[in-house]
Amino acid sequence: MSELLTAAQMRAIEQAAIESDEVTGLELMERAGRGVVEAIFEEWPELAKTSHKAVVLCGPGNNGGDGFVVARLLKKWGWEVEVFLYGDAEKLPPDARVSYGRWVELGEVKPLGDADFDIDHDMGAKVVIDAIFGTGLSRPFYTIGVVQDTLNYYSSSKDMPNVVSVDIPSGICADSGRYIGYDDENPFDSCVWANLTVSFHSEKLGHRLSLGPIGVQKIVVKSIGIGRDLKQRWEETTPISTPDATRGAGQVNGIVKLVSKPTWIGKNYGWNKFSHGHALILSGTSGKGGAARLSARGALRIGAGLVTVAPTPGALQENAARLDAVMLSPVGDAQTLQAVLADERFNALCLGPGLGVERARDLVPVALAAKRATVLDADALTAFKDDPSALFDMLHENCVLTPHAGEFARLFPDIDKKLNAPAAKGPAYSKVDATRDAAAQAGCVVLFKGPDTVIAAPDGACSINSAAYERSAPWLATAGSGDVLAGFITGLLARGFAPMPAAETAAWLHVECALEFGPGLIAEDLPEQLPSVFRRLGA
Ligand SMILES: NC(=O)C1=CN([C@@H]2O[C@H](COP(=O)(O)OP(=O)(O)OC[C@H]3O[C@@H](n4cnc5c(N)ncnc54)[C@H](OP(=O)(O)O)[C@@H]3O)[C@@H](O)[C@H]2O)[C@@H](O)CC1
Ligand SMILES: Nc1ncnc2c1ncn2[C@@H]1O[C@H](COP(=O)(O)OP(=O)(O)O)[C@@H](O)[C@H]1O
Ligand SMILES: [K+]
Repeated sequence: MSELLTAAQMRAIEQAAIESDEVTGLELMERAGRGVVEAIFEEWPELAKTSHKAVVLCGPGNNGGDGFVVARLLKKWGWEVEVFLYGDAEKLPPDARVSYGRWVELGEVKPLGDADFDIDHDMGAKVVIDAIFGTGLSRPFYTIGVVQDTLNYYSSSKDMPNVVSVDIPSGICADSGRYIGYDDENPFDSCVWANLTVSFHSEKLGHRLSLGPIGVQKIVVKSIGIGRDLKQRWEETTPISTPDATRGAGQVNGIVKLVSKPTWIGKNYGWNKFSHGHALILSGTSGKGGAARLSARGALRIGAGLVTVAPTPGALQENAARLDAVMLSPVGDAQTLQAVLADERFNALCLGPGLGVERARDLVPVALAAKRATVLDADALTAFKDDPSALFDMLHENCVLTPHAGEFARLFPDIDKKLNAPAAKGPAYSKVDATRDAAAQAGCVVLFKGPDTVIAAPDGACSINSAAYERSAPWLATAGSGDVLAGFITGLLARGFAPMPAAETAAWLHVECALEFGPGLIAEDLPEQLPSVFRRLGA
């Protein structure tokens, strides 16, 4: 798993490096600028062969400072470089001011405003560098909307200059991926859309969350020589409760991880099916069983030793006609469920898919009282929309809630309101903040679905399963795919995974299955991809 940083965490790491006298801020700026030029030539090798023209747009902070370094390096490479500055050179922070001065020895700096930028022509440039705002974006910028619109026209048009954003496209909040100032009535005030974004040391949360990936398009991270040992020293010396350095939580250093290939899959030869757990998937009435059957298939394929579906007695026939390897046990009411759960071998439960809201209200309390590892999804979440705290009171640490955005809003209305309020200033409240707050409120793991699925535990541990860039799988947004995910998590819980790794691993495999199949996928296809995904992983 790689780590994703907030702007404050990145600043703290940079500060620790500077204070250790290992490197100066100016040297880091030089390395950042060099990294951008390297990334440009790696992305478009033909540009390194002969000289071209670049336009560099610099802003009032250190992101602008990086821009001046890029301008100087490209000029030295023989390029024609036109540089603009948004703001006052006299007010640049010290390192950016020095970089500005070094550029001024080579060329002029024009003021950057809407009037100075001509939307109708491309200035003959091959590349336009967006170094207007980086991690320090603190408020909306409305005054250069035409500049931003021009860049978006370039990046989305063939035969126009490529737009390269330094660190993060200007306008995106590095902590939340939200567009600062964006609101539905003024969609113009969004962000720069890049063709390539070059960041430093580590990805930031905003590269993965919310609308961030739409602006970023492609992310390359360049080292600026800040070693892991330094980061460790920073972690040791940064009080974990410092809100500035660890926004959103006071735990696990507030660091968010990007979910990647699981180290487990494991071959437990010599074990029998009972040692791989027995998952019980509660189902609904006749005609509503498809969702739970999808969950059951997912749980079985991911490796639960046995899976039983528990529909209403009236739906037994229908399910019997559709299930083979999955077993059946009718559950008509709460009392029957209690009796079924007397069998301790049912070690993981899944309630929600196709369950029916009324039935969920009856069965969820019994299921939670049994203290088994439990996934609550869909109707099992919606059932408590009028009194979420009644649900929170029953939840225990072996639970996983898997809401999509609508279900999240029903269970956590106050958090949802914060998350959906227009992002008026940076850093904005993020999906990571929201999921951590929800996990703390619920007292169990919450997996908040989407292309940027965020998984958080009550202790603040948090990770993002990102279906962006090379893992983009928009065809996963298909009816029933969430039911399969609930089944995957339940299957891993049955196998003995703790809730957090079960949710992380299942979410990662879910996207792998979607990528394995490709467009045209329907939910039924997802569990069927697991064998080849496992084979590829060497499991
Ligand atoms: N950290 C590191 O390790 C390294 C960082 N590096 C680079 O530094 C970048 C971060 O630099 P940064 O902190 O100076 O922030 P940046 O985004 O340039 O702008 C802040 C300025 O903009 C202003 N401002 C904000 N919003 C505004 C608005 N809407 N309209 C107008 N003004 C607005 C804001 O004003 P203020 O909010 O203070 O009033 C402030 O003056 C980072 O992204 C990376 O590129 C690298 O060099 C290598 C190592
Ligand atoms: N654009 C997308 N890219 C990748 N995954 C997505 C995208 N949109 C939705 N998903 C995933 O698809 C699943 C949809 O689940 P859900 O909304 O519960 O649907 P359903 O109730 O139909 O099963 C979730 O795992 C979610 O993370
Ligand atoms: K930028």
